[in-house]
Amino acid sequence: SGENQFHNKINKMNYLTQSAAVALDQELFNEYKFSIDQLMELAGLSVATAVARVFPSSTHKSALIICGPGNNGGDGLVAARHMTLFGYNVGVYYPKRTPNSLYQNLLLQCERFGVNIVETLPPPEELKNQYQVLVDALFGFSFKPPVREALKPALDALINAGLPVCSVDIPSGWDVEQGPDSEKSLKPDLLISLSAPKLCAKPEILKNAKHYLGGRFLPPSIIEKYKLKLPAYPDQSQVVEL
Ligand SMILES: NC(=O)C1=CN([C@@H]2O[C@H](COP(=O)(O)OP(=O)(O)OC[C@H]3O[C@@H](n4cnc5c(N)ncnc54)[C@H](O)[C@@H]3O)[C@@H](O)[C@H]2O)[C@@H](O)CC1
Ligand SMILES: [K+]
Repeated sequence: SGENQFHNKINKMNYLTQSAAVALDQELFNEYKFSIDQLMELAGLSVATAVARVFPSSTHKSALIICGPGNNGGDGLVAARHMTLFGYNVGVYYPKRTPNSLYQNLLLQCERFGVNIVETLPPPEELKNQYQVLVDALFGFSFKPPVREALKPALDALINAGLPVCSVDIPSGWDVEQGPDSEKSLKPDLLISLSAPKLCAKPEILKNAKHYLGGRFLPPSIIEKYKLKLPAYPDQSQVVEL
């Protein structure tokens, strides 16, 4: 039955610690000679794909993507561009910009694709009038709680807007291994784990959120080395629902 298939999938999965996620990432760059642009493009494409599966543009036309200073934010900038191609009206809020050409180029591409770069975050009630879905690309697997003051308003907007939230790789503000630390923590509606799920994505922590795996770029030898047990992607799909 469907129920059994669900449990088989979950039982087959395993989860990365924060240090294993960092080590795996470094190995892709140092040993396999991937460039960050390559992996970020595939990560961002899979984020856009999963969002469109769960919150299609036909019902969730306007999306705001909240981007942080690291690579998680970069995934958000890539997803923003793909989401315009998938038919969304896209806004990006990117309060803490990293001054290097990778991020500058991604932002310029967003502008050229018609993404609205939002300079000031509207209050929660206005957010709810302007958008139908939020994408949380604030912090990924390098986050260490607690959230520093400067990015608190961005996290609070995700928590308080009353809109569906799609988190990229890690629900922002969560400890990568332990998950949320209070009742007031972010509760995403969808998590897109990239390359492999981290410990905070275990079903008993994630609870009712939908969970997709994306970032279909791991070489088989890495899957073996890190003893990853991942579900098979269907056909040529960029994402698989867990
Ligand atoms: N190997 C993979 O699977 C890949 C991962 N990618 C993405 O890269 C992410 C990891 O990126 P990074 O290592 O750049 O780091 P993150 O994007 O997780 O965050 C690091 C940034 O957040 C800031 N930060 C950390 N703790 C903070 C706190 N308490 N308060 C305020 N700011 C804080 C840091 O100063 C840094 O600027 C992944 O989660 C994923 O989204 C993809 O882009 C490409 C491939
Ligand atoms: K995130």
